[in-house]
Amino acid sequence: MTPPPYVLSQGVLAAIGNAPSHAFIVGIGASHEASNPHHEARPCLPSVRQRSKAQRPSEGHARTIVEGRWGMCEFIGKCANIIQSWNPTVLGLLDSLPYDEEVVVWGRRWIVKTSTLGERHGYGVYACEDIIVEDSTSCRREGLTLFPYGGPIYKRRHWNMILRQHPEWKTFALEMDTFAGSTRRHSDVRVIDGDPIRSGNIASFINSTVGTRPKHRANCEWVFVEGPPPASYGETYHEDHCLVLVTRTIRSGDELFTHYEWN
Ligand SMILES: C[S@@+](CC[C@H](N)C(=O)[O-])C[C@H]1O[C@@H](n2cnc3c(N)ncnc32)[C@H](O)[C@@H]1O
Repeated sequence: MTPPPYVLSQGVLAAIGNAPSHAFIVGIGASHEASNPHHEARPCLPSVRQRSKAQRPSEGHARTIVEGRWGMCEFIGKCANIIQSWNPTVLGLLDSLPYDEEVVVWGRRWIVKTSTLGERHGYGVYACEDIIVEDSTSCRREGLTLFPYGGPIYKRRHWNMILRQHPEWKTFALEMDTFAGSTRRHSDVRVIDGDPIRSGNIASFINSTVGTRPKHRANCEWVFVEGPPPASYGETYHEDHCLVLVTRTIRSGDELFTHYEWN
C-alpha cells in the first residue's frame, strides 16, 4: 500500500484535566525510541491547564446529556454541539469499548483491563498479539501504526468552556499543535477530547511510564500527523490527527506505556 502523505511530528499532546484528583498532562512520546526515515520528528513541550473557578455556562440553546464513567452531565450551547458531533467510527474506532474483552482495533487485537500498575490506577491497554518491530538484525518488520487518539477535536477555549460547565467531570484531552513551529495562538490550539465522549478511544487508556517503580520503558508514543488517516479508516473527516505508534517490539500480554506527565 502506498504510504499516506503525512508528515509526522513527534511530541504533541498535552492533556488537561479538570478534576483536582485526576488532572494530568499527557505529554507526548518523549521516549524518542521511534524513528521513521520518511517523517520529520519535531519535539514539543507539553503544557497543562487546570480549570480555575466554576463559571456560568455559556449562552446557547443546544443541550445534550452525556453519560460517562463519572455520571451523567448535561452540556449546553456550543459545548453541546461539539460533543454531539463526535462519531468514533469515522476513525475506524469502535462505538464503545468493553472492558475485559478482546477487541479488534485497526486490524490488531487488544484488551482493556485493570492496569499492571494496580487497581487504583484504573485500566490499561494490553496487546493480544505480538507486534514485532525489529528482528534480530534490527530490520523493521511491521508497520508502526497502532491506532489513533480519537475524540472530538476543538479549540482550547471551547475545551475550557466545557470544563466550566462541568467542573466535577474528571476528564482530559490531548493537545495538538504544541510542536515546535506551530503558529496557532494559545486559545486556538486544538485539543482532542478523551472524555466525556470517550467511546472507542482506546488510546486514552494508555498509562504513563512517569512515576513507575521499577521504571517502565515506553513501548509506544503519540505523534501528530498532518494529513488524513489511512483511507480505510475514514480519510474525509479529519485534516490531521494523532496516532499511537509502537516504538519497540510488543509481545502478546504486554501493557502499552508511553511517556506523559500526569498528577
Ligand atoms: C490517560 S489516563 C490512562 C488510563 C487510566 N488508567 C484509566 O483507567 O483511565 C491517565 C490516568 O491514568 C493514571 N495513570 C497513568 N499513568 C500512571 C502511572 N504511571 N502511575 C499511576 N497512575 C497512572 C492516572 O490516574 C492518570 O490520571
